[in-house]
Amino acid sequence: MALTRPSSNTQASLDAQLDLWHHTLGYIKSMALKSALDLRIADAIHSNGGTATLSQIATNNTLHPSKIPYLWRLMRVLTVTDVLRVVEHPADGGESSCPRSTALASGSSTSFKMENGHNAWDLAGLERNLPRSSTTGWSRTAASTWTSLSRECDDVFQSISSLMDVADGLGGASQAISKAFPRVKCSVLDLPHVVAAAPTGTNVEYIVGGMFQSIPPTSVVFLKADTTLDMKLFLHRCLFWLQWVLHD
Ligand SMILES: C[S@@+](CC[C@H](N)C(=O)[O-])C[C@H]1O[C@@H](n2cnc3c(N)ncnc32)[C@H](O)[C@@H]1O
Repeated sequence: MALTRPSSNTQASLDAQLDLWHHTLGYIKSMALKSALDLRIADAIHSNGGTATLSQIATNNTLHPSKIPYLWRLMRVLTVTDVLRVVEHPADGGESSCPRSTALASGSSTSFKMENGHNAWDLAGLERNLPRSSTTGWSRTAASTWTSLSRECDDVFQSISSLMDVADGLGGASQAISKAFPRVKCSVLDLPHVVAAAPTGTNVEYIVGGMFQSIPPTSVVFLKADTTLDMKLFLHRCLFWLQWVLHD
């Protein structure tokens, strides 16, 4: 696979996209700092001699055991933003992008679910006005980025025949890829209320489904920016399906 350097127009568009993401998600660092203070993470590290593993930090806290994967997410934000430094790689994952300390201390749910009674995607299916605004927001981001990127990653898309874009909302990425590579059969798998609002009359097929239940046959499964979903659970399911396919 050969990747070329993006042209200056593409680079400017990608830089602008990156800038937008930084503005949109800028609040996460302050939320993470507040959680670190509430959970006395610095004290836990200090009392362990200046470095601490995830489980050492968890035992120093009132953390419910089911929330250790979320603590990993929090620690990742703190290290990516240079608040803390990684000495060893932790080996765990989780679902929420930046859970708050109240949710970490309880055994029941993420902070979003604690406040709203549902996770963000289930709520989007129940609230009439939410689905359109949330799905079109994601979709616009994806379309502009993917129009640029698909042009640059020619080799990657030339070599595949079908692509299942899992949990991509209105499928901005698939729309761009399908236009640039009409030979690739692009499909989007998402929840019923999202597929109901999907564009019609394009070459992209929209399929109603749950990514944790099953993925229709495809040569490539395409996932991006799905940080709010439980990727660990999804990858476990994929391994299970793979074993099942190989066994048959
Ligand atoms: C973070 S957004 C979209 C991210 C998108 N991949 C992107 O890059 O812009 C998450 C999407 O996952 C969908 N989703 C949530 N749970 C799902 C599930 N169990 N199966 C399939 N799609 C799901 C939501 O409806 C939403 O469209």
